[in-house]
Amino acid sequence: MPDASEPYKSSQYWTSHHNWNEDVELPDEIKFHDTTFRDGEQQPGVVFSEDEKVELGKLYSEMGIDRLEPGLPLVSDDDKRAIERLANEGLDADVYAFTRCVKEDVEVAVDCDVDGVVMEVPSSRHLIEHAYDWSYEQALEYAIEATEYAHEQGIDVSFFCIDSSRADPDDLITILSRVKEEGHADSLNVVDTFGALSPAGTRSLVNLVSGEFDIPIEIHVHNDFGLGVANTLAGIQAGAEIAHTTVTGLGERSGNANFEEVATALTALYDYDLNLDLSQVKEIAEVTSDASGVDIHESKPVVGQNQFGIEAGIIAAWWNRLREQEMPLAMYPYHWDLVGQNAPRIAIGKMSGLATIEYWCDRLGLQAPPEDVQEDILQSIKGTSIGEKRELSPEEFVDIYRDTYNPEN
Ligand SMILES: CC(=O)SCCNC(=O)CCNC(=O)[C@H](O)C(C)(C)COP(=O)(O)OP(=O)(O)OC[C@H]1O[C@@H](n2cnc3c(N)ncnc32)[C@H](O)[C@@H]1OP(=O)(O)O
Ligand SMILES: O=C(O)CCC(=O)C(=O)O
Repeated sequence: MPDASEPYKSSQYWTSHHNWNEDVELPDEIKFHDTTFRDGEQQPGVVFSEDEKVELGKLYSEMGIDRLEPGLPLVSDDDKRAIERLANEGLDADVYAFTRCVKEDVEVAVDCDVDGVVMEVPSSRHLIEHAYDWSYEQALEYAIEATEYAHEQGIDVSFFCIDSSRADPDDLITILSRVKEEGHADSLNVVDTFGALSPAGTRSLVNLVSGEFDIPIEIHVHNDFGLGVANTLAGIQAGAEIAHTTVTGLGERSGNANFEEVATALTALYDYDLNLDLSQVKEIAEVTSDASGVDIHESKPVVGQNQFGIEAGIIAAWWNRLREQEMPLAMYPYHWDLVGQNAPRIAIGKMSGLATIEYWCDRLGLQAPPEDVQEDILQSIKGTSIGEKRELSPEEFVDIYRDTYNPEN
């Protein structure tokens, strides 16, 4: 447990004290709404099978994700079956279907036994008039009628205004208040469809909406400027209680806010106690990646395979000393166990130093050579790595060691 006077430091993380220089207020409870199987699946080429949605959905729920949005039932019979199966699994997570403001969509969602719907309507006039060929009044009418209809069917309505971030603020507030008064909304989504917000802009927009309405606010953002996670955190800091995320950050264009990163950041940057088993995130990201067919980049925060990798000799020397003194967090912001990652490893390559040789000799039970021989081994490692343009395997290290040094002589 962190010391209350140093909330940025615990056995699991050591982040910056500067994060605590300003008062950061976070909601009492933060929930995760997973949209991997809906918005994530909108990434071109990604297809989750019915069984994959069900199996992964169960894992997400077991890990502690609060809500699943497995799709729009009308997209395919497979999706409808997946939604229905998940809704009837008795999961801890609630199951919501995505719908348009269309009665038929709601009827099919109700048939699937979902707990609620995320019901979308465009809110910016440029989309309403040019992309949908509707009038603003028509959009209002569809939204009021369909949200009221869904409420009458006894399911929750999470009302979702597409392009909230670029809608005229008066138009946005008008849609939200007319729907709340004449239709129905259990919660309101602040939606950055085109990833067009900055963190400050996100705070301002969430403040605008939460200043007008006393119901839960959800934050749904895209990652077009690489700010999906930052904007989700900014929205939460402004009072949004439900974060829409996708596992591995799947989604259209540059994806949605990445679940693993938002959850780890809340935990390690703000000492926030999420009701989640973070130690499962690496494995869950990997099985999701396998099912989606989209690889996890090696440098991806939290779950990338290089998150705890070291090649540079100076850093390898830090690791050798800090490991011996059991001070790993002196050189990492969080412990690998927090997120189910592999322990640090020292790669062998162009950037290696003498500490790399010390580390590998120790690991492989090889006698440490005298310093001049170590220097020869190091130059041979560097030369091979430069020639091959890659890191070397432990077997190649042993070959170089044996070619260069014979402890019998
Ligand atoms: C942005 C979105 O609308 S949803 C998010 C993106 N996700 C998807 O598109 C999911 C994948 N899509 C699909 O499988 C298909 O496009 C379907 C099943 C959703 C629709 O099938 P399509 O054959 O493309 O539908 P089609 O083009 O005939 O009609 C869409 C109708 O929905 C209407 N519609 C679209 N969005 C909404 C909305 N939010 N509220 C009310 N009506 C809407 C359109 O105005 C159009 O109405 P019209 O037939 O009176 O012109
Ligand atoms: O338009 C879409 O893709 C669906 C809505 C959505 O997910 C969004 O607006 O971000």
